[in-house]
Amino acid sequence: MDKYRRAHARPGAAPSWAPSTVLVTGGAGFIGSHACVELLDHGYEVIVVDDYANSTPHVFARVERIAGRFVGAVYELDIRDRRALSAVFDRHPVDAVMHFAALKSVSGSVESPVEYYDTNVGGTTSLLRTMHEHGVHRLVFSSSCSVYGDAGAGPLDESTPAHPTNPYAASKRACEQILADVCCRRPEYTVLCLRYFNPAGAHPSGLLGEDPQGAPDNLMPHVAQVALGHSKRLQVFGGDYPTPDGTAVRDYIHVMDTVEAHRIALDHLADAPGMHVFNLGLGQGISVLDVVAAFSEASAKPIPYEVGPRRPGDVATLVADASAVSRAWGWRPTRTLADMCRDAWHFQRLNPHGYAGAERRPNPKP
Ligand SMILES: NC(=O)c1ccc[n+]([C@@H]2O[C@H](COP(=O)([O-])OP(=O)(O)OC[C@H]3O[C@@H](n4cnc5c(N)ncnc54)[C@H](O)[C@@H]3O)[C@@H](O)[C@H]2O)c1
Ligand SMILES: O=c1ccn([C@@H]2O[C@H](COP(=O)(O)OP(=O)(O)O[C@H]3O[C@H](CO)[C@@H](O)[C@H](O)[C@H]3O)[C@@H](O)[C@H]2O)c(=O)[nH]1
Repeated sequence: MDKYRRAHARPGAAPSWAPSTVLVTGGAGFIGSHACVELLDHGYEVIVVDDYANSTPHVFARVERIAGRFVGAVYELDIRDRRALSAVFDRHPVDAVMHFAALKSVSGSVESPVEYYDTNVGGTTSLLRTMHEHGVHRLVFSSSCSVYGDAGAGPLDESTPAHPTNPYAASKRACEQILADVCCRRPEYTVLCLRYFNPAGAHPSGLLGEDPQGAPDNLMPHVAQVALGHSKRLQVFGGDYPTPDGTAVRDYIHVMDTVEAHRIALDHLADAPGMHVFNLGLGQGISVLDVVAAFSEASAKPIPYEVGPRRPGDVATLVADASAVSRAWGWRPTRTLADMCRDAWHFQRLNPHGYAGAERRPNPKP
């Protein structure tokens, strides 16, 4: 173990296995880029693969500036390209994988279901085959609370039956099933499947945040665009849900808490083989209008909005019972909705046009 991980080792624990090199798929994206910072900050060697379907390579200059260290290597590739992916595993001694790469828009998946299954399920099977060929058996998988579907007002624990209501959620559920089947058949695998509720916010430095390609799909970056004056008003998708104010309720969790959980997950990849599923959320139901009010307060800007029809594939409420992860790892998220709005606004104000214009780093070909 190097000096970083020695400093963060659990007291009394002498793990027989500790990852040193972590492959981050989708590491240029919103959560993946924050995970890179978290990993670099804790001494890990980080290798990234991303095809920039929803991101740009500009992000890595920011990641490295915050961490004060370099990402080990960045490869521009589609994870479904097994030959290219295999070359990355040939070149680097990967100990564990954090698998973020996927398409994530609920409405996009309703419009293009095949694309979503192809990328999310096909990408995961390609990764698993490549990991298998290279003897890599430890994975942290980005799943989603959307697998629960319309399961009621919650809070939902991990035993809640999965009933996805859109192709995106179904593709995540399919990946979970594949991972469970692999773990069942092969005792050398450990998979930590993290079902995030709604990650939001940004790195507190203001250097790193959410910079999707095209118009943002998620609520908070959209609200930030309105606060900036780039959009006239927010379209609220549905005001007739069975919720206190009629707008949809989600459980927002700060992206820094989300990636902290991923880093801590690495310490638990040797605890027990098999697949282990954990919710990541604050356990607080927050409506679209609650987000509007909190962001307006954080930015001191009005957020005009109009209530329109529901968005296809959406559900009324998704709130976590996130106690299992606290019991298992002694960890819980600490940042509030106000923190998420403050940090997202800080990033948007400093980067009104995202990362565009930042220095481009060359991508080695695998
Ligand atoms: N953001 C959320 O609210 C949320 C909630 C639950 C789960 N998740 C999951 O977390 C993960 C990360 O989400 P995010 O918000 O950072 O999304 P994101 O779109 O910002 O990041 C995903 C990254 O994966 C890359 N990618 C997509 N397809 C690829 C492919 N075929 N090959 C290589 N790279 C590819 C994209 O370019 C992007 O950089 C996703 O798996 C998503 O489904 C996100
Ligand atoms: O302009 C907007 C954008 C969103 N919403 C609503 O805000 C809520 C949250 O939307 P969004 O931020 O898009 O989150 P989800 O639809 O919950 O989907 C995100 O969160 C899921 C987990 O809940 C992840 O799995 C998905 O990948 C991720 O896109 C939903 O009710 C939307 O209808 C609006 O009203 N107006």
